[in-house]
Amino acid sequence: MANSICLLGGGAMGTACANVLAVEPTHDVRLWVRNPAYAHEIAESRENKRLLPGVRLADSILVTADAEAALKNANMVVVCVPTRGIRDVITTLKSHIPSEALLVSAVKGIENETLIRPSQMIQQLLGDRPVVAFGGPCHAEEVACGRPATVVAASDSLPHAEIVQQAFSNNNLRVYSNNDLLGVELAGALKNVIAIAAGISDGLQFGDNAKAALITRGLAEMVRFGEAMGAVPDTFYGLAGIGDLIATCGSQHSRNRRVGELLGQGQSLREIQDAMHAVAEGVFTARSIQSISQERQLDMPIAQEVFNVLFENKSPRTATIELMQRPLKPE
Ligand SMILES: NC(=O)c1ccc[n+]([C@@H]2O[C@H](COP(=O)([O-])OP(=O)(O)OC[C@H]3O[C@@H](n4cnc5c(N)ncnc54)[C@H](O)[C@@H]3O)[C@@H](O)[C@H]2O)c1
Ligand SMILES: O=P(O)(O)OC[C@H](O)CO
Repeated sequence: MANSICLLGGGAMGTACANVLAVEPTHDVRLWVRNPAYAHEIAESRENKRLLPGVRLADSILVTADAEAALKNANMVVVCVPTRGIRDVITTLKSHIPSEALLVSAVKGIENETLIRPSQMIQQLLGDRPVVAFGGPCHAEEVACGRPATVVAASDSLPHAEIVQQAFSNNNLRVYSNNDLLGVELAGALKNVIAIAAGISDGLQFGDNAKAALITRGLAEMVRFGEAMGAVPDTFYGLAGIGDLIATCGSQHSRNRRVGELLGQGQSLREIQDAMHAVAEGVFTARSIQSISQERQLDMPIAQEVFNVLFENKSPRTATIELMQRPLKPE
């Protein structure tokens, strides 16, 4: 079925989603980019040189900073900006977003100030409409050029998740539907924090055993956190949980893993962020997870040590030793 789909955000994810959708020729795909000069550059060169270099954008995609042109008659609007940008972007575009459009989030984070999830922010800003959130292993660099991937589309309203599932599925992308929106969004946010820990381990050259330990015990933390918040534990054993955790902790593409790797190699967070164009959501999410864990007295040792390294000036080696020296317990 033909859809008119607007992707909000000229970053790696917005650009990659546009290319994924353009495979299905009946979709009318628009990419809204905040900065007019940059929108023009992408539209002319057919490449997002800053955030997704080396990927040619399909000719059929309209790239524009003109909100009216991007959103006119759109029946699906996909939010692809970082958590910290959602309020700004939606507030700016609100009057152009059609009231009937299905709202979709590709965002993986938890807002620092309110501790709410992207779908909740979108609903706060646009009213109580169904929101569908993507989760699962989906590096923009790979899906943008048609390498096979599987993701989940989750919503409290399964029929809406299924609409997005149909629209995005093609020979290269297989989309599963899911009705645990809470679990899928929490899994996507949490895995970024664990990926920073995995990167720290890489930076310290700890090897494969340490990485496997972080993935496995990180997953245990994610499940513990999710259950406490009311999510379905099984969600964390699916694509949005273990699937994305494996991809992000192991990938050379991952910005979160890379931040951790550079921390492990001795750089400061300030140095890393100053040199990085792209957003590593886990840096911000680590704060939100820490606040929620403290409030609910949840035991999140890996996430806590990531927070300590990021914001409390703790050295990665000391954080590792303190993780290892915790009281022994059954698995
Ligand atoms: N890159 C991926 O592989 C990938 C995959 C799945 C999900 N995601 C998620 O998608 C979201 C966007 O990630 P991305 O990879 O496209 O990021 P990115 O860093 O590549 O691009 C972010 C885009 O948002 C804009 N932006 C940044 N801060 C903003 C702000 N405060 N207000 C308004 N706009 C702002 C930037 O100008 C840029 O166009 C994140 O939540 C990320 O976790 C990314
Ligand atoms: O590059 P990262 O670390 O933001 O991860 C991107 C995606 O979330 C992987 O699924």
